[in-house]
Amino acid sequence: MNAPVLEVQGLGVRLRSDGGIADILDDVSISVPRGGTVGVVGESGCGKSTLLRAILGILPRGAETPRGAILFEGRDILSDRAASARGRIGFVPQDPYLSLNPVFRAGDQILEIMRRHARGSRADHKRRLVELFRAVQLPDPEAALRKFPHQFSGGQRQRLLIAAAMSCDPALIIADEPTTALDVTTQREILALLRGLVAERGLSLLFVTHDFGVLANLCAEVTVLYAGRVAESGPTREVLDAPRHPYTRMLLACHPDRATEPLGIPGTVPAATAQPGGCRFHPRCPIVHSGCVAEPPPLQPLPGDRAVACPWHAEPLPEAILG
Ligand SMILES: Nc1ncnc2c1ncn2[C@@H]1O[C@H](COP(=O)(O)OP(=O)(O)OP(=O)(O)O)[C@@H](O)[C@H]1O
Repeated sequence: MNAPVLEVQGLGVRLRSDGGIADILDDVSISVPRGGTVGVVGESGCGKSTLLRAILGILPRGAETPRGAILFEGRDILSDRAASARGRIGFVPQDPYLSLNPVFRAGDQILEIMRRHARGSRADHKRRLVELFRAVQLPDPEAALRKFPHQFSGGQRQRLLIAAAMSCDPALIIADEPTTALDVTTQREILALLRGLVAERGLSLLFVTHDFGVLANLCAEVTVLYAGRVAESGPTREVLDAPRHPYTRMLLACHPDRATEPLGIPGTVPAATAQPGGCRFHPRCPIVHSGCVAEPPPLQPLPGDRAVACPWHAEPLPEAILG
């Protein structure tokens, strides 16, 4: 197996908020192999964006110094404050409509990123940007340089942002649900583009999503987060075919492709200021046991590069879980 390009080791993130101390991430470990594609999945509020923010060094105000380590290309970027350490991480945000300043030409905004992160003159950067616009299949790449954000469609704006993420010659692309703001056809096109670029250029990808369909298409490995902890991880195909954690199983059963009726998991993700003791999923778990309330279950390795934080993982999960 390739050496990981990114290793998140025992990451803990807490921050002071109006509601008290928010315990957002606890002991989260994720590894992205060089050239590998890893998805992070979980309901809203499970800590996916906070994980990405910690990696990108943009945690909100009030955040305590995170616990654990984040190694990018072997350097601990949590303790290494040098901006250059994160220079080869490209970020594709969730909403292309909110991510470009409407009053500046889109090309100038990306050239400014390149001025800060890439070597070469402005003319070099322009040439490279036109190539990138071509690679992300923007029509008329030369003219695109001179346009303002409102002159692009939503899908084209997401292509611009993918070009921006590629402009720092990244080893790793981090994408935070980059297709949720787009219609279904455009979503497919953008995902196909991302998959093609990652494969052709040997990039690594860390991809946050709610959508198991997207996950199966794009990511070889998956980590399931629940209430700021890893519930389960492993090769995507195996996890989707035979989920071991009741949370993964229930989350999959809610997916529109699988659900026979509109289902949800009863209850809600706990607020980060009021995490339950023991297993954080225990108040919603159909196979809860007294032991689950007392102690947080450790993430136990399983054969086939899998791991699960549920003491019942060895048992076949009861069909009743499906509702
Ligand atoms: N600045 C903040 N102050 C207080 N609590 C916060 C802050 N940012 C996030 N949280 C809390 O941390 C938890 C995780 O939030 P986060 O946005 O990381 O989840 P998420 O899985 O990305 O959700 P979504 O899919 O909705 O984006 C939530 O309970 C959220 O309310």
